[in-house]
Amino acid sequence: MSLQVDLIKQLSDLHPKPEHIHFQYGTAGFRTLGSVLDSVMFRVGVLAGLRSKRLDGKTIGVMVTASHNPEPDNGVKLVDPRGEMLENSWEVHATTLANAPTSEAFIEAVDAFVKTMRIDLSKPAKVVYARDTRPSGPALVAALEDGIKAIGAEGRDAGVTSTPVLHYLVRAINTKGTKDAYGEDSEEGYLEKLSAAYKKLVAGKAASPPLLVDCANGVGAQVAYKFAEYIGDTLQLIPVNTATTTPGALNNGCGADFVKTSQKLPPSLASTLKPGQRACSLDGDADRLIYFYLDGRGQFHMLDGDKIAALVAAFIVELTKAAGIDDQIKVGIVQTAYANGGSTKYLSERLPVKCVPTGVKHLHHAAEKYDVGVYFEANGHGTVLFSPESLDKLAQHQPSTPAQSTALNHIINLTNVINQTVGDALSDMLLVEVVLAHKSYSGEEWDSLYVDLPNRLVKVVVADRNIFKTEDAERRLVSPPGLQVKIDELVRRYEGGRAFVRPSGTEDVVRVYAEATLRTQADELAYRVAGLVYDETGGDPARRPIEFL
Ligand SMILES: CC(=O)N[C@H]1[C@@H](OP(=O)(O)O)O[C@H](CO)[C@@H](O)[C@@H]1O
Ligand SMILES: [Mg+2]
Repeated sequence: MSLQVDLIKQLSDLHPKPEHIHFQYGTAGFRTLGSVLDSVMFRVGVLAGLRSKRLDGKTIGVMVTASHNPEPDNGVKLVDPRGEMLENSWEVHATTLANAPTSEAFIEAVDAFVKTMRIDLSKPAKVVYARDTRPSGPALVAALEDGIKAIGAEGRDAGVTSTPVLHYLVRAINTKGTKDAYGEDSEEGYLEKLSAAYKKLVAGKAASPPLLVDCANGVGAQVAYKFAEYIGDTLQLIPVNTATTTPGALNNGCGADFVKTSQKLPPSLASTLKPGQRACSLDGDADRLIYFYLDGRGQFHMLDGDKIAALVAAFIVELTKAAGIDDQIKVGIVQTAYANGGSTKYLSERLPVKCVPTGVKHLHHAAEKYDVGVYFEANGHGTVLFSPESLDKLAQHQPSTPAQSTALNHIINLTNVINQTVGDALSDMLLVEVVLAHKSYSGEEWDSLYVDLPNRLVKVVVADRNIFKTEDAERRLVSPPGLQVKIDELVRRYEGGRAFVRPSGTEDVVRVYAEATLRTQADELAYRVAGLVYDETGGDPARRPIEFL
């Protein structure tokens, strides 16, 4: 069977590639202004169909979202059959296809690709897709649907839902009727699976105080409302920032990214959050989660991905001991360089900790190497993976006491409350609430596990971020030559100082991270390194940001 060239041509002509724009499939898929993504969407539809054919008709997922980015942005990423991110080697193919200048060039590129990858076009192809609440979403989905049609794939529209729900659906569809069946392949199936496991885990525990859930005015609001219904009285969820149709509201002054970067309470919660009460923020596609609370003096405290990892890992270790299976199932942690030094110290004194480059796919793959891999980016994106062997061991383990049996059941229920396909803000939220309920922890008690080092993240706009190359899981620069030595020199002057510089994979900037024992010192170090990077790489003195030192 060959390509339906006429059909592809006819549909592709409806979605011409804008001149002078180079698209790149990066850490978060394709991501840029929604207004220029039409051709990319069409071509991603074609590519998703090809990937499905290549994998014998397994269902591929496509998520249309720009996560925590501003509302005018949009983006698209592909999801592989087990619900994980697109295989690395296909990212360059996605980039090549997206940049073919004309329909003819696109068809030629597709043809060449089919031949080199030996894709059997007679195979069936299935694609399931969803979008977040962005206003540019419907038109982009229509372009995607044209692409799916052009390659002769069968499309399933999962509508407006969160990124983690789409990942769940992909896995559920592809495991349906097998021994690894992940759950019913619908949003209801997802809600039912997670909330049923949650209810079992907190049965008999004192009801937790109500939880404010800042939904970033995004798609998480919709899913949070549904969870509130499914879990009923066991935990009162109060969704806030739920204005999904108010223009400009998405991720604006709220959401997980706002809280993490500004280290502040979303202003809209200032009058609702009471001292001692805990709350959490999701990002625009509900795959990141940050907790926070106000202490007795009204002071804001943030509980980020590192704190979630520490809380959850300790709890799982405790349960494996209580179930008498700790000799067979070991827990490990995966972090990135952005993990707070306080967390790395605390965790590595207790468990194996691995540091990998930024981007969830790196964390996910490293976590797969542990029996139970707990991975979180500091920004709140993460999950827990149980290896297939560990799941078998849990299923076969014979507890010798009722206490062991209870602990074992708890672990098995945890495997169901956790969305193991990808970071999932609402699943992680239920997980955190389970641990807090079991430990009778308030936000303050959870926070006291270890003390965060003051830190600062700064963006530096440079002429060409591609000259920045790193090593040692992005903790050191190898290029531009000589810059790392100068950074080291600065870092040495600060007590508890640590700083690193890396090019962003999602924005045209270089990121500088610094921490130190004192707040003022962390800020000073960050702005000094930022100034150094700016000056050393040809930043225009007239436009040098005033905070740079
Ligand atoms: C410091 C930071 O938070 N970086 C984020 C951001 O990547 P950058 O490569 O730093 O732009 O977006 C990624 C995708 O969402 C996320 O994985 C990562 O953690
Ligand atoms: Mg996100």
